Amino acid sequence: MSVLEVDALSINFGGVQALREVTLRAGEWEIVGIIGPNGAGKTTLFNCVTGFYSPTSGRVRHRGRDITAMPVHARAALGIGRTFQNVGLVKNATVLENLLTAQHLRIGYDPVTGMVGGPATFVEERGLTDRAHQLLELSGLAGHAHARVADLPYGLLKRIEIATVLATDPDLLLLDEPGSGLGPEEAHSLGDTLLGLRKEFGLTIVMIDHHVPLVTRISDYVYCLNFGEVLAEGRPDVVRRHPEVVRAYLGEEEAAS
Ligand SMILES: Nc1ncnc2c1ncn2[C@@H]1O[C@H](COP(=O)(O)OP(=O)(O)OP(=O)(O)O)[C@@H](O)[C@H]1O
Repeated sequence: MSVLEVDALSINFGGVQALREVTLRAGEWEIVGIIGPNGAGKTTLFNCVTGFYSPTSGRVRHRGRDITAMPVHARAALGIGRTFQNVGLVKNATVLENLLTAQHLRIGYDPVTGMVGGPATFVEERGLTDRAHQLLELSGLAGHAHARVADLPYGLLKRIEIATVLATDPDLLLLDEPGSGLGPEEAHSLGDTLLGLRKEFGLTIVMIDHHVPLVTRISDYVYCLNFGEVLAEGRPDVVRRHPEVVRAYLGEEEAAS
């Protein structure tokens, strides 16, 4: 069974058809890349999957369950985690505080007793802190736990955001341009981190990015959107060299790189 299934999804904004009959699958442990020109509908697709937008037609399923009409918070509770194009962190707090806040929001925190979780699942605060440190380590952020987010370079913020979403324990991670603003080495290293996180947590990752070498290297399967439609899909190297993808998006040079 697929972790995420999007079936014939369409959405209109006034006269603009942002998505037209888009069908996409992401299986257990898979990394699925989404590429395509600006305005192709990539972020709109994430907004439909996470419940920020209601599609005009089509269905969204998580592990076989139809979630098309489910509110945003309920989808998050099911295990759909997401990062945004613009980093959404509490800049004045430390990296660790950002992660702990996300954990508390996920499982409930009683400020009087200092306990988290429901009565049957009380977990010591210590356990959460240990887990947060483990996530920081696996996200390539060891040593930055007590740094204020505002004092850290942009290249690390994307990683902190990913670690913060992982603190909510998702099984499906939607990443909106994690490689944007990163140089080739930083993007390569982020790719290694994502492969490691997938292996450690058995995650399914769907990743939008314009950083084609990153997408091609770590994705199992790639979709290219253009004007709200799936222009091409398949193995990364096949999609990268697809004549329509080269024409509409990549150009000869990038396709060959
Ligand atoms: N809330 C909205 N209201 C009106 N139009 C919208 C809305 N959200 C998206 N659109 C339109 O839908 C189309 C797809 O936008 P979207 O942001 O999904 O593209 P994208 O592929 O993510 O682009 P980029 O790579 O630049 O982030 C665009 O024409 C955009 O203007």
